Amino acid sequence: MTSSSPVRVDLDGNTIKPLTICMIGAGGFIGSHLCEKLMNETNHTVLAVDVYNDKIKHLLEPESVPWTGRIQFHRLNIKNDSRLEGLIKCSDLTINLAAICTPADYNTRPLDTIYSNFIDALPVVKYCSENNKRLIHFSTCEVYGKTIGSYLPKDSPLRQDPAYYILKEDTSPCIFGSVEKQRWSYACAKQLIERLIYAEGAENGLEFTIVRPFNWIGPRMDFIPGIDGPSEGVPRVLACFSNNLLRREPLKLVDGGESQRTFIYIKDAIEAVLLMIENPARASGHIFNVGNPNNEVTVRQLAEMMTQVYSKVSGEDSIETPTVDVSSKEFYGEGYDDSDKRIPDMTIINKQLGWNPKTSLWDLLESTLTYQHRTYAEAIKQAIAKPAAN
Ligand SMILES: NC(=O)c1ccc[n+]([C@@H]2O[C@H](COP(=O)([O-])OP(=O)(O)OC[C@H]3O[C@@H](n4cnc5c(N)ncnc54)[C@H](O)[C@@H]3O)[C@@H](O)[C@H]2O)c1
Ligand SMILES: O=C(O)[C@H]1O[C@H](OP(=O)(O)OP(=O)(O)OC[C@H]2O[C@@H](n3ccc(=O)[nH]c3=O)[C@H](O)[C@@H]2O)[C@H](O)[C@@H](O)[C@@H]1O
Repeated sequence: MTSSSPVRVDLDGNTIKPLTICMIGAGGFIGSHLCEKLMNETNHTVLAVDVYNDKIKHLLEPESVPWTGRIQFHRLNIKNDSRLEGLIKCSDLTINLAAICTPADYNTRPLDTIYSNFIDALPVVKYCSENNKRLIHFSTCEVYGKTIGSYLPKDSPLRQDPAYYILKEDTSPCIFGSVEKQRWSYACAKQLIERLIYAEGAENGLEFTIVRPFNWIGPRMDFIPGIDGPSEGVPRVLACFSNNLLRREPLKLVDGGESQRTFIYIKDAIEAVLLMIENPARASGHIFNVGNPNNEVTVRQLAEMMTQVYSKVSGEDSIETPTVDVSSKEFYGEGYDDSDKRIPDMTIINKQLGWNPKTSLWDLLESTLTYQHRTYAEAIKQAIAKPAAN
């Protein structure tokens, strides 16, 4: 479908009216893909709010794009900008993506993490509630914390029982480590904002949807240290491993790389978000897991697969020692802790929106690492050749 597509209908066959969407955090990884989808395939208008716009610059070029006028960038920090309420008031729907969401920050900048994920989101919820505007809020699968199974003895057969590890929106508990384990500052702040939104729905009629993404990955995720982000910065695992592969360094496995994750291709996940946007009657009042339960690997397996895929897309042999073990204390510092396993239950999103992910882990890594190689390989070569800046 193209931007000129005449009639779009929702899952119940009703015509979809063009919406004005206030998207906060539109300049980030998920926001950039969502803006791209909305410009390419719908007639909705986006008021894109962020402090940065590098990842959506290609959508903002005046005159050269068919959707001119349907996307406006508003550079503002939601912490302290009175224009926010006006933007929410003149929109039909607000989508809040703004957050500090890299684990390296949770234990080293816990105050910023809690403020960003809880305090800064409060006015957004308040303005939506007071002005009767719909809100789609981005939470995280980290609100589940650790699985019940992780507390069972290592050899307990119950560990193999899905009842002890599958994560369900309406029944699973949220299990975090102690307060000293500051890793959980993010999950705890996200959980409290979820509870506040839920309560606004129950007591004041706020029309809301909460999204719990499970490791969405793809092009434009985070940054490559020393190229388009700080040299000492620690992004999420996809960018860490991409950076190692581009620089021909061993991939660092934290605490043995035993933790398990399910990875989903960003483009599959964005399909789910579009269904939520365009089917309010089916999405409102719900919390949705959005992930791919078929793409589970340990972090070690992820490292091995990325090494193989990168070799294929770059045409370079892998290095002799492709991985190295590091302790979490050394890599993330004091107060780090980890989720052991994250498999989303898909019952609710299937029932409400009929959505399913499509892309295998191999395929999504192939397209993502092709992008990483094309975007960064040359810049890395030049950076390595240049003597370090003074
Ligand atoms: N990528 C994932 O797999 C994933 C998983 C779980 C949860 N999430 C959640 O989804 C949301 C988006 O994640 P992402 O991966 O796109 O992250 P991202 O860091 O790429 O994007 C977040 C954007 O919000 C902006 N932002 C932050 N604070 C702001 C402020 N005060 N004012 C204005 N803009 C601000 C940032 O500049 C950034 O562009 C976050 O809430 C995150 O917690 C993402
Ligand atoms: O993406 C998600 O769904 C959520 O989970 C992520 O948390 P996590 O999966 O722990 O973060 P990653 O940086 O992607 O790390 C995944 C695993 O790889 C490990 N890792 C990371 C980087 C590295 O170089 N080596 C390594 O072994 C980590 O210790 C962790 O076990 C982030 O908290 C959020 O972006 C988000 O809310």
